[in-house]
Formats: sequence, C-alpha cells, structure tokens
Amino acid sequence: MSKPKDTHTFDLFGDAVETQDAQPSIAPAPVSAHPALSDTTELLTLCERWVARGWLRDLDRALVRFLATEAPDAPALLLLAAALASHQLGRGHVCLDLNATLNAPDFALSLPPEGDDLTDPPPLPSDVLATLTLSEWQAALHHPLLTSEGPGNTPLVVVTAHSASETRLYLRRYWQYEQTLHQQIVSRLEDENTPHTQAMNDNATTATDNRCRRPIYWAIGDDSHPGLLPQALNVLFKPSDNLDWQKTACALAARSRFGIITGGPGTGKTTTVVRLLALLQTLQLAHSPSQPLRIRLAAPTGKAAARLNESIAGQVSSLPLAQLEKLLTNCVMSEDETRRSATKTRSLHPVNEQFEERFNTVSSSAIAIPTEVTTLHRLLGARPDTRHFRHSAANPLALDVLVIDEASMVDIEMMAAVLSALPANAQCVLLGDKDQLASVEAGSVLGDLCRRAEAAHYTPETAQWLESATGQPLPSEYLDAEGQPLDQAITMLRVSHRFNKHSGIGQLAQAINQPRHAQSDREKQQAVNAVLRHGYPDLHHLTLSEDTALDKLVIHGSADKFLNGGEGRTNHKNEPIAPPTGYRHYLKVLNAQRPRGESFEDNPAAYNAWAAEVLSAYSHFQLLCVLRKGPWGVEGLNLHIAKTLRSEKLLFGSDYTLEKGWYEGRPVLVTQNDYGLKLMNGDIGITLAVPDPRTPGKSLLRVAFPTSDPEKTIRWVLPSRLHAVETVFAMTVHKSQGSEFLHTALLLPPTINPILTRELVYTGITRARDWLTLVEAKRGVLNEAVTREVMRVSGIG
Ligand SMILES: Nc1ncnc2c1ncn2[C@@H]1O[C@H](COP(=O)(O)OP(=O)(O)OP(=O)(O)O)[C@@H](O)[C@H]1O
Repeated sequence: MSKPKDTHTFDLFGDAVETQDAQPSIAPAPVSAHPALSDTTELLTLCERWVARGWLRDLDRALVRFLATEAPDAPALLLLAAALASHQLGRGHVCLDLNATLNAPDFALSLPPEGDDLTDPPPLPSDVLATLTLSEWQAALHHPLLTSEGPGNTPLVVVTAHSASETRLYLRRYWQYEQTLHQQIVSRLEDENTPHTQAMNDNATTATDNRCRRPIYWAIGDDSHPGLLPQALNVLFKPSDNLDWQKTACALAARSRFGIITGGPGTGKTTTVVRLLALLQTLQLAHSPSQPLRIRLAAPTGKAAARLNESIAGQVSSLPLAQLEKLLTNCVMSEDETRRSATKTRSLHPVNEQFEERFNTVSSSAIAIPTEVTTLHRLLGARPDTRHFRHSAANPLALDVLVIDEASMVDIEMMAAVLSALPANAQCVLLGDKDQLASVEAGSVLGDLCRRAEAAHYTPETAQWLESATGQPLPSEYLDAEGQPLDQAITMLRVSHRFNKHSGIGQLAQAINQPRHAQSDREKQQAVNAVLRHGYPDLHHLTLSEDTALDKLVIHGSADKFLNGGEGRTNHKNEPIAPPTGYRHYLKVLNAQRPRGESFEDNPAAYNAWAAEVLSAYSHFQLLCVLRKGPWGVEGLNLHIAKTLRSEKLLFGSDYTLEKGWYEGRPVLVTQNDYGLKLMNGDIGITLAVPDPRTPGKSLLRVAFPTSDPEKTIRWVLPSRLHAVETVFAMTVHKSQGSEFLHTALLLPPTINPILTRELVYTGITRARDWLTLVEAKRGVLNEAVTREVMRVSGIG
C-alpha cells in the first residue's frame, strides 16, 4: 500500500472551499464500479478485510451487519456510508460528510500514515469509491427502515444542509445530541431581551427545589435599580483607555442565559468569570437579598477542576467585595426610600416596615462566590454501568448559574447531557480556548460555536447596549448588522496577561495560531521560524542531532540552553521564576525530604507534607509527545526515560519492573474515572515507599495523589487497587489538556502524522507556564505540522 497521495489534504475535513476546489484523490480513469458498492455480501467481506487491517473498527462492521439483517433490501451504498459514519465517531467527527469523503476517500478510514507493507492489502476507499458520484450516493441514502431526515425511529439520519452538495449522515444518537444542543442554546438565547416573569415567580421557591431563582430581567430591563449594572462593572474593572475585553465579556455573559468566554492562555478567563459571578450575585441580591444565586463550577476532568480550584480561590480573595456590598446597600436603601415616600403620599397607612430587615440582610450577606470546582461527571451524578446520569431534564440540577471551564474538552454527548439537566432559567457560561484540540470523543462543541468569535459580529443593538453598560464604544470592525444571536453571547479575550511580547511562548502560540485564511502556509512557517530564531528567554528549540540531548533535557531540564541559564527572570507579577528543571528535580526532593524515623501511621502529616512537596516538584517539568506507540510514542519514551533515570541512580528496578511493574518514583496518570477511589481521569500520582507497619525495616509502595480537601491533602492508594493508570514520564498532548507545567518539553516525532496539526502543537506549547523546550526529532516536522488544521465535521456553529 502506498502512502496517501496528497499530504496537504491529510486533514480530511479541512477547509471546505479548499477541499471542494482541490483535485479529488479519486483515480482518474476508473475501470468499473467496485462490487462492494452494489452487493451487500461483497461489502461485508470488504469491511472484514478493513477490520483485519485495523482500518475500520469491529464496532463499525457490527453496525453494518445489524443494519443488513434489519433491512436486507438496504442498498450496499447506504450500508457503506453507515460503516464510515460509525467510524468517524471514533475519530472525533459527529457525522459523515459525503462530499468531503468523495473528495478525499482515504481519510475516511484509519489508514497507517506511513503506509502498510503487508502483502495483499485490501482495496483503499479511493479504489472503492472511484466511480461513485455524490448524487448516486445521496440517492441511495433513503430507506424507510434505516434513514429519515429528522425525528423518527430510524437508526440513521440524513441531513442535507445549505446546498445539495452538503449531505451528512448521522447515527441517530449523535444527531439527537446535536439537536438537543441546538435547542438548548437557542432557547437560552432567544428571550435575553425580554423580562422573564416565570423566573420572577420562581423566586418564591424554596432553597431545596431545583427551579431556578435567577430573574434574568435585571440586566436589561430592570427599572428598580437603574444603573446598578454599569456601577457594579465600574467597581469590578478599573478604567482603561483601551477597550477592556474582560469588562465586555462580563457584561455580555451577564446579559444572557448562555454565554461563552474564549481566549488563549493567560488572557484572563478565570479572572473575568470570578468578576462575572460577583456581578451576578450583586444583581441578584439587589432583588432578593435573602436568596443568593446557587452557583456551581465544573470542569471536564479532575485535573482541570483542581487547576481551576487553585486559581479561582486566589482570584476570589482579591475581589472588591466591600465596595460591591456598599453599592448594594445604597441600592436597597434608595429603593426602600422611594417606596416609603410613595406609600406616604398614597395613603396614611403606616409604611411597610420591612426596610430594616432587608437592609440587615444585605449588609450581613457576603457576596458568596464558590471556590469549589467539581467534575462534570460528579455534577451530573454519574452512575456505574450506564451512560445516563442522575440529573437530566426530568431531574434538573439545583442551581442558578453553571460555569464550565476547559469547555474545549467537553464532547457533544456530555455537553448535551449538561445543558439538558439545567433548569430552564439557569444561566450557563462556557470558558475555554477555542483554538485548542477538541475532546478525544466525538464533537468539538466549543470550537464549532466559536467559529465566528474572532470577528465578533456584534449587532448595532448589542454595541449600544454594551456601551451603556460598560461605557466603552466598540470599534466598527467588530460590528455586523447581520450578527447572529449566538454571536451576541460570545466574547473573545484578546490580550494575554501572562505572556507579553517578550515571551517566546506567547509569540510562538500566536504565530502558530494564525488561521489558514489569514496567511499563506509559507508566511506562517516564516513567522514561526522567526520566533524560534529570535532568542526569547523562555523558549529553547532543540533539534535532536545527538542521542544524549533528549536524555539531558528530561533529566536536568537543560537550563544551560536558555538565556543566562534560566536565571534572573521574573513573571508578569514581578515574582522570580525558578530556572527550568527536568525529572531529576522531583526525584531529588523525594529523597531529600523523606520523613525519617517515623512511621506512616504515627505521623501522617509528615508523610502528607512530603508527598505534597514531591507532587509539586513533579509539576515543574513534563515531557509531552504526539504518539502512543513506537520509540517516539508514550510507550517507548516512558521506558527509555525510566532507564535513563536509573542509569543516573535516580530510580531503581529491573528492566521488567521499569516496564511493567511498580517502583518508587513512578509517576502515574489515571486514565479512567474511579469513583470508589475518588480518582478522576487525568489525575497524576507519584509512587512513594513508606514504612511497612507489619514488617519493621521494610517499606511498601503507595501512590500519593493530591486532593482538593484541605483536611486531607493527599490520597494514598495501594498500587494493587489502581487498574487504569499508566506511567507518565511522557504524556500525549491530548491527555495534557487542562494541565499546565512550569517547564514543558514538546517532542515532535521525526515523521509527519495525521494527528500532528496546528491545534495539537498549539495545545502542547500552551501547557508551558514559564519555560518551553520545543524538540524536533528531525528538523522540518514543525513547519509541516503548523500548516495542517483539524476541522471536525458537525452541524453546529
Ligand atoms: N486585566 C488584567 N490585568 C492584569 N493582570 C491580569 C488581568 N487579567 C488577568 N490577569 C493576570 O493574568 C494571569 C492569567 O489570568 P487568568 O488565570 O485569569 O487567565 P486564564 O485565561 O484563565 O488562563 P489559563 O486558562 O491559561 O490558565 C493571572 O495571574 C491574572 O492575575
């Protein structure tokens, strides 16, 4: 088998215009139609051959068999489309786009990127589909038992959108998720400008019921507290000569029941959302002093939740709450004053003397902002052995505001489940970086919803409202009289406060992130290379010409390769930055700070403190890679690094132990949620040796995981209880999403691969907080990678 021909169309679902205009990779002179296009038995045989090669999943073939049994008269072309649609789900696409598949058929299956040397290869999709036209395929997609064009009971749904050339085939479940998402978002956006009387009635409900308390009318049409919104925004944001996108984001997200705040690393998403919550709570208390909003914060993984937890706690403590409470008190006093004089003039009856009570409630009510962040699975109440959650439309969550961080990692199934479980009037705010890799599961919801975020598309009405709320006029380039309702609910933060123009990490992220339509591939490569050559203090570009360079990096961190050996830098808050390290650092801490002469049971605090130090030291460095298998993948690198650390006498164990067993210092990544052990997918633990209480002088291994519980900072787990973990000296970029490391080393393999795209490189480098080492196993791979884009197929956005 040969390598797919056009490497520039590696991204099957790349830019639609380009793929349509591009030369199709269909063979120019087909001889005759492949029998699998018209004969179900031939098709099943073909699927079997594809499954044997790993090009198609067994699951996909099983679906075809099932459909063929259910409807023996179904056209083979329909069954083939079903197999490919099912296969796309495993590759992150929600559906099969027929036209894109005909334009680049070989990307519809999981072909090995470097070709397949085995003899007697099965026909490639490009061979099979060579004679097929779009209209023939479209015509074959209609079958009363198997397909429909919308609601119904058929297992498949056909959607023809915009123009007849855009036909998508869905498995019904995924079509339904898309519909749910669409309906939930539209219904939350549609009445943002109208007072919501039902919500006011809901105010009378008790704290334990799950109807929403939030009266959404206050932000727009609230007559009782004129000016409270702009006043509160002015308390929360300092005056600025430039357009403050954070203030804009806060106002827009407060205005509607669905909002998105997107932005790159350090653009202030967390800072903004904390202020948004303070704003919402202030507005709510002005109306219902004794009924603060019930706010919940969630993230898709335990790691992302822990990170938000950490940063949000710091942000809440710096909020100007006293000023907001003063504003609130003045507001309630003036309201009651007005009411009092109105009552006096209307009648001689005594004034309604609830004033004192209301005043006291406000002045004693701290504007409560939660700092605890949970995972989405926990929030919804995941149950073992079922994909259904405890909370759903039938049993909604008891909350008024939900903030979801790292929303780019949330797949379509989870997003539909969350939105369905929200009470009708609850407010949902998504935070995330639209340019990051999407979830590994099907769907790239945040990226799809934010397709128009760059240019904003605010209507003149929105701009006018924003100006009255924030005091800031919007530049005309962000206005669009044709702006969609969704555009009005999205703000993109555009200024990084963590990476300024002197930061190589920030500059590289920016150069890589330029969308394809904004510049040619060559211009992008030149921009990226200019950043690499510039000599920024936080960035080192390493091409592996000698074997030991990678070893030096992972052991020592290669501080000597950075300007001044990494000494003397400060961060954006003027705090000193420690020089970059490698894995030696945490292993040194492990040995140097080990509690001596005390048993684990007698002094758990000492062991917890030790474990916390080791875990913190581990987070100073992480090697990221692209692949799982092979010498440049997680598996090969993990073993290589463990052996290298052993040769430095930093780790101990036989080859077998290092490859398959447990040893002190082994860092592990949890790969599946384990509710029994309270461990979440993405958690990192370190294996430590603690004294064995049963055998004096001996030790036993336990794995230490950090917790967010201040009472019990470390969770100790016996290795035998951990089933879904892997060594994490090397971590894939996909798994690193939602995490951040002081020194991140991103290793690109020597050959290009379909998953090596701009989004992946961007996601990898933005995991670095202070130092980035970009490693190319062979020069040139980065240049190729940054010109490839992933575009997921879906009907959202
Ligand atoms: N307007 C601002 N002025 C000055 N510093 C700011 C401002 N906004 C945020 N920061 C600081 O910038 C840093 C990054 O902010 P924040 O954590 O809110 O960004 P983020 O977008 O959530 O980052 P990430 O998701 O990449 O971790 C923080 O130290 C924060 O205090």
